[in-house]
Amino acid sequence: MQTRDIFANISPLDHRYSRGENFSELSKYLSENATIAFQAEVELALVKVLAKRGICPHNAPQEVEKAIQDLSTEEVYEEEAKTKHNIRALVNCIQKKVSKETRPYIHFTATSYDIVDTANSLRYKKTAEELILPQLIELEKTWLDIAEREKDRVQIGRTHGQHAVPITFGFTIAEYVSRFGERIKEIEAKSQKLIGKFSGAVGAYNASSIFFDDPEEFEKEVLAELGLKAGEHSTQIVAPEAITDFIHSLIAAFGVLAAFADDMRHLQRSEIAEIGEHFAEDQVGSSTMPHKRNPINYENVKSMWKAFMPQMNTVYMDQLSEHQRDLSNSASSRFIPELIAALLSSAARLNRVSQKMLVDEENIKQNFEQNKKMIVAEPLYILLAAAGHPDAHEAVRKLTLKAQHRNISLKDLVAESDELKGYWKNFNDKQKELILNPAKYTGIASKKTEKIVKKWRLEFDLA
Ligand SMILES: O=C(O)C[C@H](Nc1ncnc2c1ncn2[C@@H]1O[C@H](COP(=O)(O)O)[C@@H](O)[C@H]1O)C(=O)O
Repeated sequence: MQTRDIFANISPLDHRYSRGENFSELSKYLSENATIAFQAEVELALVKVLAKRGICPHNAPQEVEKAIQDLSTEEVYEEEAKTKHNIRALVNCIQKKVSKETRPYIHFTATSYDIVDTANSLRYKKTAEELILPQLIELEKTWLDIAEREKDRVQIGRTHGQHAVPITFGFTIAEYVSRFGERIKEIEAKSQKLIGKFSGAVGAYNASSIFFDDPEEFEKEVLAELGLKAGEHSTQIVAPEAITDFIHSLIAAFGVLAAFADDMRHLQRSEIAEIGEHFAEDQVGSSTMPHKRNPINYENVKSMWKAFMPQMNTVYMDQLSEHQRDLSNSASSRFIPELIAALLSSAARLNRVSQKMLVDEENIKQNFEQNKKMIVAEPLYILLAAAGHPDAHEAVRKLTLKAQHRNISLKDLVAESDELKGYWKNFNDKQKELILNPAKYTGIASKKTEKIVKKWRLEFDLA
């Protein structure tokens, strides 16, 4: 048996980024073999309906089924070298393998894009159901587990890279659980809206209406064989908005992965060091600095997103097709499988690295302690205002300058101030505790995390 020389491929997705994944699974949906297999399945669906309607021989579907089982991609490409037309090449190859009685009914009344667009909708819908959604839900589960485990671990919240007010690490992760959960649902919804067509060369059912009084019903029957529906209107091609929305749903999910990767990468900075990527015994951080432990996986995900996110522009450009169609969306749309493979590769990578995420309790605590004295400025000013201070924000702002200058806590400064002491006396114990113990000032971060975790566990049946 000939072994597959993966390094002879050009795309890094083949030789580098799909190796850890189940390549044959990806290939089943995303390879050129898959492209042709799905197109052949559409040709078969056509013959099935023709047979049901008594138009072609009753055993034609069995013949076509057998023919497409025997069909190889090489064969179709060899034929295309002659025809210079890929779908006519596919049709010719199937026709060569069936009886002369069945032959005329291969591709009967169809135009190429009845086959190509329908096949693509079918394969992307199946890819979503069978490959994309299960894999993304696996990652969601990993994040759910982390969020739940870390829901009470106090962490400093950061805005503009500066310490803000406290949250919990679980809450940090819950953001991604929620954003990613919503994206997964969107992918599911948009994949279900992918549509097919069987309306002929310009979408007016010109050829099929020669034979059928009800060409739209005929189209419906062919598409139903594949579990698809037709759109309200088509030209030679399916109206492109359904695939545009589907790809957008994938790229928006990819954006959430990149945002997570970027956030986690920053938490790995030497000066922050709140989390770490698991580092294997033999792993090398730097070719020259042996001490380095680089966030290579998070950086890789961001890099992959940068490579594939701009494909959205191409998808938008593919919305334009001259009159009833031109072929300028053909080559460009052949790269969509790569985008899906890249998304899945990044999701699988993040799942692996998230499962082994090292959370440095000490550093999270130390970073929090660093500014502990200051971060109560917000509750202090709000409590002072609520107690009737006419200019609480300004008073506390000045206090923070003093606190920085003298390196003492805001609470101690309040105790020194005759004016502020009076207000302090009016705070109740719970309010005082927020100022004395800033770790309590996490709002409902922990509860909100619990709520989000509960919701998405239920949504994806991950209890
Ligand atoms: O049913 C039809 O075929 C109708 C015909 N339009 C076409 N529809 C679909 N495919 C067509 C069409 N024309 C060419 N081709 C063939 O498409 C292939 C394009 O190859 P590539 O640019 O690599 O994606 C490449 O193999 C092309 O030969 C029309 O005249 O309207």
